[in-house]
Amino acid sequence: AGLEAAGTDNVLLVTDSYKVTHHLQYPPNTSIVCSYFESRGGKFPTTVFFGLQYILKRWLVGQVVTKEKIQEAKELYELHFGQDIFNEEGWNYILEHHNGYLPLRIKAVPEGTVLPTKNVLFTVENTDPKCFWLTNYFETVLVQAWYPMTVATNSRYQKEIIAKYLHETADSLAGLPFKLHDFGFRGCSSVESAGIGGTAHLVNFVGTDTISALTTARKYYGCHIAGFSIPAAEHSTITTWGEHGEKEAFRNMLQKFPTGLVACVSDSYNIWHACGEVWGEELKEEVVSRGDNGTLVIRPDSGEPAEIVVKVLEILGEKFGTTLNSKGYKMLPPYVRVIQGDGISYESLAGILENMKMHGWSSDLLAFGSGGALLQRMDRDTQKCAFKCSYAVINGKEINVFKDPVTDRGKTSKKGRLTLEKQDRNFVTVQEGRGDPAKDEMKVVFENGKLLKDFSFEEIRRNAEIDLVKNEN
Ligand SMILES: O=C1OCCC/C1=C\Nc1ccccc1
Repeated sequence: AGLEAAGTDNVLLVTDSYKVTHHLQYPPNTSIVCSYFESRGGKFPTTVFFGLQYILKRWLVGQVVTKEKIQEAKELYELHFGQDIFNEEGWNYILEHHNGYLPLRIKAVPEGTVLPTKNVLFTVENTDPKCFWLTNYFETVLVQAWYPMTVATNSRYQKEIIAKYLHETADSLAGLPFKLHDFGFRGCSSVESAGIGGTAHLVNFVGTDTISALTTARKYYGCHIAGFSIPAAEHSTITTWGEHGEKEAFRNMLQKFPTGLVACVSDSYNIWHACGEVWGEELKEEVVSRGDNGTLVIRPDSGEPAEIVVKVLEILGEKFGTTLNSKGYKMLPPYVRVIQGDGISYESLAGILENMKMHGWSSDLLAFGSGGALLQRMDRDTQKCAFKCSYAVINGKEINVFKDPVTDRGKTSKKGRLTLEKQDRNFVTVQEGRGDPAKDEMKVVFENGKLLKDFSFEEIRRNAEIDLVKNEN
């Protein structure tokens, strides 16, 4: 244990093989290469920009070029290409003239900003004319921002759906931050990915079981505690009591966690029996006696979610009684709630909440857990994230660089020096150097190895807040 996640800490190795040969492919006397990152569109029309700071701190900030790393890269690439094409001179130049700090400037829209797709999100340029080849060397690791961005975006769209139903059927939206709980750790491709994606979800919510998100948010976003959870059962802690021991298993949960919230997965054998006869009759007194200072959260975990949730609520309403809230929707007593952690995704959420509403139930009664759909069921194409060169200086002459494939106009790239500006509160990307740098919403976050802006998690959460008024209708 203790080995680095990617099998390396050598940033010279954190790139695509073909990029190791690109310093030989630019025109002679190229002095500047400037590239940008954008979401070209995709599933959601707006995107939450999040996660660049992690990549900068993890890989690019500080004296990341050393003699040893150059030597290691030289040896590996000799083996990998079977020929000497490694840019040893270029890397030694960085070591000797920049003391191992990367001569790059990165400007980015503030973390947490929500803006329409097809806008420039960050730009990268070399600050030393000898290092023109460096700009795109780090495309590979910088484009991995697609993942935290897409998780934060998908999670935020779910927050808007839940907010809408709370506004329609609940007394308040106070519970919103806890309404979508991260169940996704095990479904992620790695502990590191879970930390990154889990943190991205916590931009919008505070409920999580992905502990690597807590440590990632603390280490990379200075957030002392970014998320919360509660005592909860899993099937093994119920089924080890035997099929006829479920009541004892449930009673044990109430006794071991006498106050606060406690969640019990209740579908091991028969969810209807568990809710009606066990929670609703045999253990009813122990549930009711928790009163205001203890809430049992019943967790179904199978069946068609929209139907299961309403049927569970009907049984619980029958056993524990209901009241009507200020919006005229049914509520259960404060000591019993439901969490649905199976089959939850952006696509399934509204159907569940709509079915509850149609049957007169307040959305306040239900929380959701989401795993694979929250942290893993997405790729770089979900939001069409791309990194392209838009500007270069060659022989001292400025060139607006672009691609415009006749075979896919959707892949046309932006030209020239770019700024992100606001016109009547709308974001606009100004191209070909026609923008006003003084109006650029993108700020320098990285320059010559130094992090110039360290976003706090509360600042990011504030930037990404949903518009509650808009979710009223
Ligand atoms: O089922 C699960 O699978 C994956 C990991 C978490 C998890 C459940 N946790 C939980 C937390 C708070 C309230 C209820 C459940």
